[in-house]
Amino acid sequence: MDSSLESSTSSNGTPFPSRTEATIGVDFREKLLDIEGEKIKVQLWDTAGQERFRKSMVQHYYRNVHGIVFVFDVSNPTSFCNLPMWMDECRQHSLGPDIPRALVCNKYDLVTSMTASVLIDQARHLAEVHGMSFYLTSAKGRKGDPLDAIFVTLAQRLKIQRRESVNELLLQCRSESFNIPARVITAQESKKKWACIC
Ligand SMILES: Nc1nc2c(ncn2[C@@H]2O[C@H](COP(=O)(O)OP(=O)(O)OP(=O)(O)O)[C@@H](O)[C@H]2O)c(=O)[nH]1
Repeated sequence: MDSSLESSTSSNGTPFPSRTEATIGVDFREKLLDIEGEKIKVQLWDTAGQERFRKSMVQHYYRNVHGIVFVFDVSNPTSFCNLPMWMDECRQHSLGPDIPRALVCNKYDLVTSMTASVLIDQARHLAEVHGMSFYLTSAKGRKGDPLDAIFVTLAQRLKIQRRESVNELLLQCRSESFNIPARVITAQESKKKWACIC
C-alpha cells in the first residue's frame, strides 16, 4: 500500500495514512532491527494485492526471499480465502516450507473478538498447520500491537537457521577432512582445510 495523506497515529507512534494508493507491482521498505545485539537490516518487499497490479511481479522479486509475511484483512473474509492462492504462488516460485513465514491477521480494530472469532480460529489453525507464527494486529492506532515482533521473530528464526547451516557445513568439512585419500598434502592445502574447520 502506498500512503498519501497522513492523519491519526499508528501503534508504533508513526502517523497513520488516512488515504492510500493501491500497490502497483511491489513497494519496498528497509528496517533496521536489533537481534540479540546484532544490527540486521531487513528489506521488506510489499507485493501488490490486486491481480491487475501484480502482472509486473516478475520471477526476479521472488529470488533471495528469506522470509514471508502473509497479511489478510480480518474484516474481510474473502482476503482470508485468498491465502491458499498466495501460498501456492510462493510454492510455484520455489519458496519452500523451510523459509520462515508469518500469518498476520490485520485490521483487528475493525472487528470485535466475538464477530471475528471463527475467522481468527481458522487463521490460527492454518498458521499452526503450516508452521507459521501467528499475529493479530492493527496497523491503526492500537497501542502495544506486535508489528515489530513479526519481523523480529522472523529475523531471529533466520539467524538460528543460518547458525544451524554453518554448523552443518563445519561438520561436513570435519568429516570430509577425515576422508582425504592418503597422499602428500602441501602446506597451502592443509592451511585451506583448517581454515574451513576454524
Ligand atoms: N482500520 C484499519 N485500516 C487499515 C489497517 N491497515 C490498513 N488499513 C487501511 O486499509 C486500506 C487499504 O490498505 P490495505 O488493504 O492494507 O492495502 P494493501 O493490502 O497493501 O492493498 P494493495 O495496496 O492493493 O496491495 C487503507 O486505507 C489503509 O489505511 C488497519 O489495521 N486498520
